[in-house]
Formats: sequence, structure tokens, C-alpha cells
Amino acid sequence: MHRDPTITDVRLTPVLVADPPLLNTQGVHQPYTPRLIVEVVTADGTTGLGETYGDTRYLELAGPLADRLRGRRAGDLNRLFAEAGQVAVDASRLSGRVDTGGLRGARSADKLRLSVLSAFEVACLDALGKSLGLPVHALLGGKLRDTVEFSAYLFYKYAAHPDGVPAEKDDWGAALDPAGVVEQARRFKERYGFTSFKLKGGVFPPDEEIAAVRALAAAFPGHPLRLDPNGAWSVETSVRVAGELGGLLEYLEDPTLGTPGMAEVAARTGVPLATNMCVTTFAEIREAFTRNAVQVVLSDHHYWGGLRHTRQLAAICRAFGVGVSMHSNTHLGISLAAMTHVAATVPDLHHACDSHYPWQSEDVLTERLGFDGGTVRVSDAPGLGVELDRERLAFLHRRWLDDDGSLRDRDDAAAMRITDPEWVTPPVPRW
Ligand SMILES: O=C([O-])C(=O)C[C@H](O)[C@@H](O)C(=O)[O-]
Ligand SMILES: [Mg+2]
Repeated sequence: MHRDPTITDVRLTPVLVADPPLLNTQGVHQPYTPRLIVEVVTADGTTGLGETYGDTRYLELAGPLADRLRGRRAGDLNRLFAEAGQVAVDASRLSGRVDTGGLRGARSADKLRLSVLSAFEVACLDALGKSLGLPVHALLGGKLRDTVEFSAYLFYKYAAHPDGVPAEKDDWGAALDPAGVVEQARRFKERYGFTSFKLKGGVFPPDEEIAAVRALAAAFPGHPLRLDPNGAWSVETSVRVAGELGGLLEYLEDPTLGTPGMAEVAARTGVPLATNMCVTTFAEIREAFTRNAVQVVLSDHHYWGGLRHTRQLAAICRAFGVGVSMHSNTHLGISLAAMTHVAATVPDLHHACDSHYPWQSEDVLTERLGFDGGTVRVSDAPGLGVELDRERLAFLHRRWLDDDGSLRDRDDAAAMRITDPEWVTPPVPRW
């Protein structure tokens, strides 16, 4: 067969996907969340898939960046990444110290570009893999394991979305206290076999979250536990919580914002600190690592710029003796497949990766990926090993088209204002 990897078309399809009412320190998830599905078509008729954030600021960049992809070969990614800086980013998209929708660290033009490029990279690797008959992990040098372990991502949660918005039903019920969190964890374990648990904190005063972690520890002895308040605490609060929970936690994730604060917490406690807020770009590594501010970096191939950058990050972490694992934001099966392929190739992966996927009842794939014993099997099929369901894609895109614009940019504070009209994103530190 003649293989011509020249990119002839790039299709960009924004979708709105159902999302349960999950709470975090900024508010609550809206009933639908935006994602962007990328299809890269090559001259030999192969289509590769990628997925990334679907908020307006990413969509604005996706068009001009896609224009630079057409006519290139799918393997010409290094040049694309090098040239991407020429695509302008609207400065108004960069305001705010921390990415308000996603709770994933500082915003920069480069980070926005990388978040879009990552989906193109994944789609190109998927297309190349399909065309060559090789799985994506083989294009990254080959898998080191056959399964990748994930942790249960526990959230405080309302039973249903606040009134006034079209409600999506889910069968998880509410989790607003320690008993509710333990029950949620029990169901995660039953349904998916997860054996480590991460609780999204920063929602209730620290003592309530300490009680929830203690309840988890009592209900699941020996299971690794993590707590992530997304930087909602002061250094003093962080040190106090670390003192109270120290022996129970595998790590404490982003207790406080910024490298100096994290470094102080790390110096004053023995609890390892993980982050997807303090170190989210290559530029932030030097200071954070030399100050010993973080002990585990939670990579995310979306904003780090793809699967190859994720491997570079893992290599840097290895050199500094810093652990690496994976952060997740609301995502679909294309991204879970991409995460699984790259995770399978990272040598020192000693912590279960995060994934929101169990919370997503909708997908754009013909077949959902499954968790067995808390793990996802690494596919050996060509490319990512997943197939697009065009009807589902069209359905979820129709929802995006029909939206009046209020759901096209994730806004957890807006969703919270439906129950509490006075709600504003709390200043940090909140406690
Ligand atoms: O680990 C994290 O910080 C996250 O997963 C950030 C997310 O935005 C999470 O807080 C959420 O989905 O509400
Ligand atoms: Mg986090």
C-alpha cells in the first residue's frame, strides 16, 4: 500500500459533553462542558484523532494552527511546534494568575498554544500509527507495561445540577460529608476496581476535609489517599493539615499556590507534595525543583504540549529525583487512550494516574474504554486503538451549536451562582 502521510484536511469539531455537578474550590461543574475533537486526514486516507479543551480561547487558536498543519507530513511535528509561536494569542485570553476554569496553573500564550498543539500531535501520531500498523506507544519507543493504573477521582458532589439549568441525571447521588465521600469511593471501587483515591478538596473548611480523609483511611486501610484543595489554603493551614493527615496521605496536592509557598510547606512537613498548578510549564521547573517545592509533578499531555513533551518532562523529573504521574481534567476516551499510551512508556511511573473519565457518561467513541482492577489495558492496535462514532460526534456538536454561548466556556462560578447568587470565585488563600 502506498503510504502518503501528507495532511490534506484537519477537522475541528467542538462538542458539549454532559458533566455531573462536581464541586471544587471555585464552584461547581456546569451540566455540560466543552471539548474540541480534532481529526487529521492524510493523503493515504487515514484519519487520526485528538482531543483537547473546547473553550473559546482554544477554539480561536485551533483554526490558525490547523492551517499550518495542512500540507505538512504527519511526522513533521517538531517544525510545527517550533513555528507555532507565530500564531498570535489575544492578550485578553491571558488575564488572571491562575486558569480560572481549569485550576491548572498560570496562563501563558505558549501554554494555550501547546494545549491545542497537543491534540494535533496526538491526532498525527494516531494517523501515523494507523498507517504503519503500529500502536502509538510503539511510536514513542514502546510500552514498558501492559496496563496503566488509575486512581478514583472523588469529588464532593450535589445529587443534581442546581435548578435553572437543563439537568443531566446521574446515578452517583450526593457526596457532601465524610459518609458521602466514603460511599462514593466504595462505588468507584466496586465499579472500576480502583485501589487508590484522590479527593478534590478546597470545597469545605479544612477540618471537614480532614474528617473525610480520615473516614476514607478507616474504610480503606492501606489504600493510597490524596487530597487536592487546588491551592485554597495558606501556608499555615497547609502545614497544619499536613501535620494532621501526614501518615495517611500518599501525597498532598497543591495545598497552597506558588513555588515559594509550596517550598515552605515542603520544608516544614514530611508529606510529599504533588502539583498540577505550581509546575505546569518547562519554565517553572528550575525554580520549583531547586527549591524542592514539589516531590511529584502531575503531567497533563494537553497543556504540556503532547505525548513527546510528557516523556521529556518525565526525563527531567527523573534527573531531579522528582516523581511523575498524571493530572486530568474532564476528558473523553480519545484523551484517555492518549494518556494510557504515553503512561505505558514512562519508566518511573510509581503513582496511579488521575482520570475524570468515569464521570463522563458520554463519549465520541464507538466503544468506551474500560477500567479493570483500576487499570486501563494498553492497546496494541494501530494508532490509539479507538474509533470515532460519527453520529455521537454530530449529536454532541449539535448541542454545542444550539447553546446560546453560556456553556461554551467552562465557568464553575457561574454554575454556583444558580444556587448562591452572591457567589464569586473565592480569593486564595481561602482558608
Ligand atoms: O487536579 C486538579 O487540580 C484538577 O483536576 C483540576 C480540575 O479542574 C478539577 O478540580 C475539576 O474538574 O473540578
Ligand atoms: Mg490538582
